[in-house]
Amino acid sequence: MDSKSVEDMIEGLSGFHFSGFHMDGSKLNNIEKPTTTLAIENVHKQPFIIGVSGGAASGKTTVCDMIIQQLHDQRVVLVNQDSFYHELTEEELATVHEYNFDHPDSFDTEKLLDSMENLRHGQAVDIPNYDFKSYKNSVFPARRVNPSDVIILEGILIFHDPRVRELMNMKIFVDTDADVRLARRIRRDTVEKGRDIGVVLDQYSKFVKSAFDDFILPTKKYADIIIPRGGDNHVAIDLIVQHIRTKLGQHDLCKIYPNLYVIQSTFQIRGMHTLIRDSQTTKHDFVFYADRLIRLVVEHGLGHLPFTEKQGLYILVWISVRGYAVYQLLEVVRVWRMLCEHVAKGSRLARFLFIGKVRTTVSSLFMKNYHKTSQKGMCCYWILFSARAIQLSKLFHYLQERVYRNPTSYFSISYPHLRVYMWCAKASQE
Ligand SMILES: Nc1ncnc2c1ncn2[C@@H]1O[C@H](COP(=O)(O)OP(=O)(O)O)[C@@H](O)[C@H]1O
Ligand SMILES: Nc1ccn([C@@H]2O[C@H](COP(=O)(O)O)[C@@H](O)[C@H]2O)c(=O)n1
Repeated sequence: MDSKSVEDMIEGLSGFHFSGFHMDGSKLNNIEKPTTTLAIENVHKQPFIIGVSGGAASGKTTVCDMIIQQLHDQRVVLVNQDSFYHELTEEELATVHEYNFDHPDSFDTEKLLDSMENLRHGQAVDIPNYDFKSYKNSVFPARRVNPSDVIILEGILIFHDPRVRELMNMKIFVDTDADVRLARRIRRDTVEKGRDIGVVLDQYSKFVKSAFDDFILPTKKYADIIIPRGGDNHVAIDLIVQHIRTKLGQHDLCKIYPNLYVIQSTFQIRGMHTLIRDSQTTKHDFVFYADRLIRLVVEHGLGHLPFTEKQGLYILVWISVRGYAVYQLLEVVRVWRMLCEHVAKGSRLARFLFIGKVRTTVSSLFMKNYHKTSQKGMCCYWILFSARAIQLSKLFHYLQERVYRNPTSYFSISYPHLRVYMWCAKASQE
């Protein structure tokens, strides 16, 4: 249904002019309507890029491995910042214990950016395999990394350069206590890297500790998610994986249809989808849950309608109605027509601006739980009028006398430039 026919339908129902509900028809007509197959072919799939940072031995690799394990049905690749350490010169090699491997300049960030850009644009890259023993990245053959759905970039300083940060869709910081990190580092560097404990401790006090305070910790503020206790934090990892799955699900469709909004999947929504698909579900429950799902879609859609900010006096009329979605809409239109015909007529005002459905939680908040909005089939709508010169008393009187039998309360909220009058009222029909 195009914007014109929506307007026509409501105008036809009301016989009254309304000004706020304007969708720009020309804009709508100009929206590209891609044919699905063509669009899919032309759209390049952008990977979902996750950055995982934190101090050395904080558990970054462990967290990445756990995410990859849970996303086993997706194409996921891991890129380590370690792979982009600069090769040391002979001179630097001779005094390697004086080299600061925790300083941002020790990484070839240009090369890292280059590789990430290629991966992002669907090209395979060769990532060097850094050798911690020889301090070289040419000892082992490079690793071929193919473009994937998810790219995880892990390293102590991957949030340091803003250009690298900007590539990321999600930034995670693994936050582990300094003493735990040091203990793990000593074990790893002595056992796995065969280093002398004295050298490990020396490196830690000379470079690692201060670099953490000066360069790594300050990047924590860029993180979207901070995981305390690293790999031990199963709840955080489960939530991250759930979020990535949601984002991956939305990815393709949103790219094909730029004006498509996907409602976030919640346990409640998934539960209702399960119920309406279940052959054992009764007819009554099927209608009830299908109705609730439709309402969520309509409510979400209303939030995306174009609007213009206005200052002035507004009147917000709340209506609580019981019944299925179509009945509720008809009831709201009925109330609106009555208000337009009997209250607005004759005064210089009151142009209807918008009708919207209120989330039940918000409704019950405003309506002080007077109506049990969580009851089956019960929900709230609001109608907004602009009222430069409206006779408020006339409106409230009319509402009280004619529209509703049991008006409950009325109160107003004042902002510097906006006054909102709330009328909490209940439609009489059950
Ligand atoms: N939750 C944990 N409990 C015990 N040991 C851990 C835990 N997380 C990591 N480790 C160990 O600590 C060391 C560093 O972990 P790793 O995940 O490689 O950290 P990073 O990638 O931040 O350097 C590894 O030897 C690993 O086995
Ligand atoms: N040749 C090198 C290169 C780096 N390091 C240390 O590794 C740490 C970073 O690696 P993580 O896997 O722990 O993130 C960093 O603190 C460097 O000091 C090294 O010891 N030798």
